[in-house]
Amino acid sequence: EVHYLTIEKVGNVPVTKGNFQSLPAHVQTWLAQMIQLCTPKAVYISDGSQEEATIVTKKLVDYGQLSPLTKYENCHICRTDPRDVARVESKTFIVTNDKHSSVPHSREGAKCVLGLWMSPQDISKELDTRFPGCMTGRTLMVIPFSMGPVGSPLSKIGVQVTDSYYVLLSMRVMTRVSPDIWRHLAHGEEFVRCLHSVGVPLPAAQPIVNNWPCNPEKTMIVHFPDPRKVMSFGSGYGGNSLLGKKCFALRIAGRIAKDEGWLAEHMLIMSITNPKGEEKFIAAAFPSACGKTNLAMLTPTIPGYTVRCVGDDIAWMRFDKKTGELRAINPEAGFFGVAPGTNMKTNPNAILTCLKNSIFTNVGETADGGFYWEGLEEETPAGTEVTSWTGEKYKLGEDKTKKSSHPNARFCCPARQCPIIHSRWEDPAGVPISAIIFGGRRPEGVPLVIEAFDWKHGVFLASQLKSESTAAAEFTGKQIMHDPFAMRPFVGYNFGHYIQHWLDFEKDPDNKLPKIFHVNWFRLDENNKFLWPGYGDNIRVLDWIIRRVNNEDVADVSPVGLLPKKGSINLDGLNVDWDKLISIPKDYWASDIDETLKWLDEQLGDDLPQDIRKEIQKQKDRLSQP
Ligand SMILES: O=C(O)CSc1cccnc1C(=O)O
Ligand SMILES: [Mn+2]
Repeated sequence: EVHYLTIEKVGNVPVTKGNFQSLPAHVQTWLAQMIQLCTPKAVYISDGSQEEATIVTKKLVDYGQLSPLTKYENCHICRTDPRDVARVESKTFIVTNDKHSSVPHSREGAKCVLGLWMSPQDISKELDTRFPGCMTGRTLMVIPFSMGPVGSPLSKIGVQVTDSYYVLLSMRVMTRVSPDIWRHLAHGEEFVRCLHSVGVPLPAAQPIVNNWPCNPEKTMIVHFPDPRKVMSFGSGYGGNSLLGKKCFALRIAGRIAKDEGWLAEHMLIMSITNPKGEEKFIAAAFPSACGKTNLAMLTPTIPGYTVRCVGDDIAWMRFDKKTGELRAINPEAGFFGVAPGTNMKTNPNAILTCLKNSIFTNVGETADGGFYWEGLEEETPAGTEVTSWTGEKYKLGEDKTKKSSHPNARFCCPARQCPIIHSRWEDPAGVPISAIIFGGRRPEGVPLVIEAFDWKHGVFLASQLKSESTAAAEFTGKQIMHDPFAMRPFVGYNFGHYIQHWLDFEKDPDNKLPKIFHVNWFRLDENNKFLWPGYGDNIRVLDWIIRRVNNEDVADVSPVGLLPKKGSINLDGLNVDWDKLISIPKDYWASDIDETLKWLDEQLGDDLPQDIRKEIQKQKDRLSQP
């Protein structure tokens, strides 16, 4: 008697793993549409297991897209096609019927940088030249994932379809992938539909560089907030392809949060316990590559303080209906951090998190099977042979112009491995936020820390956030760029409506509104030297912030907000010029507030909330006082 293995099929496409028929009916319907559209050679339903990851990793090592970093346990390195190395804002679109649901009424002639809208009609024409048949010769993988602990009332579920094994492995680190997800969809519950393809049907029309299939000329990342859908084509990298991160957890979730009355923010979540044993949680928003991961995993330089990490990039926050507290979860399960600059001084906890089960992309590799990037000079013997992200071999110290890693090179590591991960980092109820911090790289004129006078003023401080540009964005060179709420590239709907959404939380008297602060670790003196040591010494500012949360009398009024009283921040052991660090050059601020109003008015037009215009006027009036 011969037992034929019954291969399940969807249409005429074999299902090589998992049981398609057992999936929730509405998921089957959507998947059948995706299979018909993308015409893969097979369907593979991921279960997120370690066994699966081991098999898929071996497949990628055999193919040559990953190679093991033999110095560590289960770590791998990947080099992309040099054309596919970062988020592509200029190809990232929001699609709604009404344009101004997605983008604000920018002033005539102003180039809107708060999102790109395309009409459903126009986007369909573009997508119709991309997705049909895009997975020919490839396997369509189905990834069921939860943003947030599976089953938490604060979590949301997505299903990602992709033809990239790299994405499957990375999503398993960055999100919770589990067959349990299907149970939570058993009654037709909503899920975010994420379709991703590297855009290289086989046989490939172009040579594939570094075994990294991609289609840069036709890359498009498209969001449909109303049906909670994302379609990403042509890029295999980071924010373009791990759709649970920026696309879902910020842009789509931001729209859901607007509809449901909560917040999806580009923020770290951490806790600080002071020498008295009092623990407070804070959330902090800094633009990309401005040090969120370093702050979230900070090693205090003064005794008696303990820092714990909940998350380093995204926070979902809602005011608890019973207690009025602002509760936050980190919807992610891993860290996808900027590698260059991370070392045992700037962020030892990040390094220690990466020593197993991690994927490194576009970093250098040492001859003895380790990772290397700029910033690890002290941890790596001079003369060590390194292979750069472009495949160039050289000896460290030989030639200062050689770069081992791309500036946006990333580590991708499980959050649970972080030595200081908080014991409540997966608490389904989230953690209570006492303070919200906004910050950026401001080399001139901006004091170390400012406390907002009140909620409206705090929302204004967030709206006027600016920062010297960095590697994560497409911009090059050192310019002071506006990045309101550190969300400029990530808001999924009209930014004016987003600011109003923040302002509206004040209307509910039960909401215990956290204090809002603005920090600047990056002020320079006249010799272009940093005035503040930063890194572990930032604990001194966090301590002041917490004492202000406890309403200690350690702040003075200034025209731009409340500033620390001289001597109220612990400077023991430091040699800082306090007056320079905290000064407010009136003429700098007078021109800064004018520039802020000009930019906000040009970008948002009549969508700029009146309360923000009023805050700007109040700041101008305060600055004009003698
Ligand atoms: O360039 C990419 O695709 C990565 S962008 C990124 C990744 C992790 C956390 N934050 C960011 C960001 O750009 O904010
Ligand atoms: Mn980020």
